[in-house]
Amino acid sequence: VDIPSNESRSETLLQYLVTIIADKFQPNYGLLMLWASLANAIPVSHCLIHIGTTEDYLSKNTRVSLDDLQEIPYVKWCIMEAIRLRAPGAVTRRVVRPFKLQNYIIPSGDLLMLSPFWAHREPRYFTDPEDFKPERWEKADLRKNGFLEGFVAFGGGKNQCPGRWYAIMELHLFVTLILYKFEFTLLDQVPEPSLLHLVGTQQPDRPCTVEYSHR
Ligand code: HEM
Repeated sequence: VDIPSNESRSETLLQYLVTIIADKFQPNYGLLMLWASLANAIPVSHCLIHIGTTEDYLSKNTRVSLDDLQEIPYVKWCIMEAIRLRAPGAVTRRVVRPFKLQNYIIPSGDLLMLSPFWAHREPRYFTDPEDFKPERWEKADLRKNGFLEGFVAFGGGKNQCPGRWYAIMELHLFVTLILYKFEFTLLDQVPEPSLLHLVGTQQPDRPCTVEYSHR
C-alpha cells in the first residue's frame, strides 16, 4: 500500500498498522502494537497522546538507531510510566516449603500473589501514584538497566521477566517511529481508563477521538 502524505484515511491507526506491507520494517511494528496492547496491557495510546501533545522534537526521520533512542529519554520515561500504571494484576508463586511470614506459617502448596498493579500505587515509593508523571523516571538508571525502587511490573527474583529490556526497547522504538511518521491531534478530552478493565486489555471510560495524519 503506497500512501501519499497527508491523504486522509477512514481506517483506524491499528487497522493501518496491521495491514501495511509497503515498508519491510512496518509489519513487525504493527504486530508489536497488537502484542503490546492485547497481551501485555500497556496503554501505549495514552503514552502516545501524552508525548504527541507535549513534545515538539520530532522530525521526519523514518529510521531510528539505538543511539537516536538514547537522545530521547522522555519517550522512554512515558513508556515506563505507562507500564507502572497498568502493570500486570498479579505475579503468583506456589509455596514449596512451609515458611514463616510475620506471625503466619505459610504451608507448602499455598499460592502467594504479589500485585504489581497495586504495589505501584504505594505512595511511599511513588508520590502522587495515580498521576501520569514521566519525569519521575529521571531518577532511575535506565541506561544501566535499573528501575525505580518499588517497581515490580516484571516480577522479581530469578524468575523475573527475561524479556523486560527487549520489551522496553521495542516499545521505545515503536512509539518513536509512530511519532516520526504521524502527527496526532486530540479531538476529545483525555478519558480516564475504564475501571472495568484495570488489568488486561485497556479501554477508556468514554470515546476519545484522535486525528492523525502523515508528517
Ligand atoms: C511490557 C511487557 C512485559 C511485561 C509487563 C512482562 C511481565 C512479566 C511478568 C510480571 C512475569 C512474571 C515474573 C515473575 O514471576 O516474577 C514475566 C515472565 C516472563 N516473561 Fe515477561 N513481560 C513483558 C514482556 C515480555 C517479552 C517481550 C518476553 C519475551 C521476549 C517475555 C518473556 C517472559 C518469560 C519467558 C517469562 C517467564 C520467566 C520465568 O518464569 O522464569 N516477557 N513477564
